[in-house]
Amino acid sequence: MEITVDQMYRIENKGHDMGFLKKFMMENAGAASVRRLVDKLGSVESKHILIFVGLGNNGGDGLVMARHLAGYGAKVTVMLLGTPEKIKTEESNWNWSILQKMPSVKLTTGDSFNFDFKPDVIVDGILGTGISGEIREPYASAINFINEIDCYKFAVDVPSGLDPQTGETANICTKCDMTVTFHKMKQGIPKRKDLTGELYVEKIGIPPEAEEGIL
Ligand SMILES: NC(=O)C1=CN([C@@H]2O[C@H](COP(=O)(O)OP(=O)(O)OC[C@H]3O[C@@H](n4cnc5c(N)ncnc54)[C@H](O)[C@@H]3O)[C@@H](O)[C@H]2O)[C@@H](O)CC1
Ligand SMILES: [K+]
Repeated sequence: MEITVDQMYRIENKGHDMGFLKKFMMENAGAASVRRLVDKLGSVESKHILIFVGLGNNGGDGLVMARHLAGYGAKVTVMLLGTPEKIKTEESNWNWSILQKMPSVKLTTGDSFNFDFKPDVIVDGILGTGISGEIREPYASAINFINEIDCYKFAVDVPSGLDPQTGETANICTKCDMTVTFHKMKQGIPKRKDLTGELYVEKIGIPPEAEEGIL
């Protein structure tokens, strides 16, 4: 069953109000994404993984992935597209603060993409269901950077720039090898397999009762 983006937000909020907090949804989303990635690649040990994160909760999922991937022995670099004070939600902030205590994960911020390594994998945690309008900077430059580099690309929830409701793209959009979306498929995503690559839906622990009155 495919759902709308609006239904997803309402289910998320109802689950949160039931006490299954958004930080737990985020944890499960990031953990499920890493399991898919590790299943695909076999091992990520010693692989250079570059994770682009936006300031919303799509970025928060990317921050969770960073912690899990470090646990699998990957060399993880997080590129936060903005400054830490601008991270928008409590759950993303919480995950950022954990990473600040983890020297095994390199944290970078800003809009200059000069890395001293060639990534084996890029994780796109820039924009998810919160996208609106044409892509603004520094997200646009990050999306262009991702599209120009030759490596395995993983999209968190939806390739950034793709509207998960309509399947239409903004001025630019990442082209990925794998996309993992959460809870249930959003209507626009499967229309664009050319951008998502392999596409999966993962449950993230939201009680089915949170759908009552919404689906
Ligand atoms: N809905 C759910 O149940 C869950 C959602 N999660 C994640 O949360 C994401 C949604 O998080 P948010 O609602 O914070 O939204 P996003 O993280 O998609 O991004 C919203 C932010 O991006 C900025 N933005 C929007 N359009 C832009 C544009 N065109 N150019 C530049 N900046 C733009 C906005 O200022 C806003 O702060 C999902 O995609 C998913 O990855 C997960 O944490 C798990 C649970
Ligand atoms: K994304």
